[in-house]
Amino acid sequence: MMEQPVLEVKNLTVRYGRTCEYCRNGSRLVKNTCPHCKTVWACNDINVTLYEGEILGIVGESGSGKSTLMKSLYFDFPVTEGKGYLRDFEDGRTDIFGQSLQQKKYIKNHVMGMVYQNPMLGLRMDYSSAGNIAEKLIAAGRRNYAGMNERVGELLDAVEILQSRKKEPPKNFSGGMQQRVQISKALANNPAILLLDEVTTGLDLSVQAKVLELIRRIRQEFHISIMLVSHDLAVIRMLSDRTIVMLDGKIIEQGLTDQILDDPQQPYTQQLVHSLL
Ligand SMILES: Nc1ncnc2c1ncn2[C@@H]1O[C@H](COP(=O)(O)OP(=O)(O)OP(=O)(O)O)[C@@H](O)[C@H]1O
Repeated sequence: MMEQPVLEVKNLTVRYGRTCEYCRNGSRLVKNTCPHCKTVWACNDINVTLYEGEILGIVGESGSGKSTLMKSLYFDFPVTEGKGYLRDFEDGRTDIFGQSLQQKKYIKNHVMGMVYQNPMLGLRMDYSSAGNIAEKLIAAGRRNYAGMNERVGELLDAVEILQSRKKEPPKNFSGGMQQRVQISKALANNPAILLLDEVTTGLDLSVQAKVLELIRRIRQEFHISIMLVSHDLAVIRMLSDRTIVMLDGKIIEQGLTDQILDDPQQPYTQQLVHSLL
């Protein structure tokens, strides 16, 4: 029997604009935009499947729609069309995009964790780091102070932040440390899925390498499935088992990462791979 995916996204479309006769079915666009009505098809009929324990990389240039895909999965943006199913939400039988706000909050607190490129989107920069993590635990219904304190300690250990610094607010930390706090917060309630949106972009190379190493270790320790978006194929190469290549809101190529790197089929992917050499 085929393994049940932890996440399945079907025909996801995110559109800005009302469409016209010319672009109604999402074809005849110039890049991702209708030349007539100027509607932007940020994600255009995207299908994604994520399996347990894997790291799925999504690579593409700026504007290809990868952040829109991640953020709509985390309900930051509404989707125009499409369905999503989570193994850990009603056994994957119910579309997550059609849920109430309350159910979506449940999913965000229990099933998925998100780490943004910009830590200000994921953290309260003035709260203590421990407080940031505790907020997520409280959102999932935990109330016991001692239990929460212990969990905060475990999570800080997992991302290699000294517990002596837990009272400090993220605004005092370096970029790499802020991403570690975001990761620990995202992991707080043991979600099945971690969404990582350009989490190392903008960090110094040596800091970036350490955060990537941390992500690799977390996958092992937490047995978590990860979807990772990056414009940088080097990041994808380091971490992803499988890779999806996006261009102009569409998936143009996908496969095992080794296969994509060794034998890219599409000219755009070939160009990306050559830029690595
Ligand atoms: N509110 C909006 N109105 C119109 N177009 C939008 C809006 N938000 C995003 N877009 C467009 O959607 C497309 C996809 O953007 P998105 O941010 O997902 O790309 P990306 O691949 O993640 O790039 P980046 O790495 O720069 O964020 C872009 O063409 C962008 O201009």
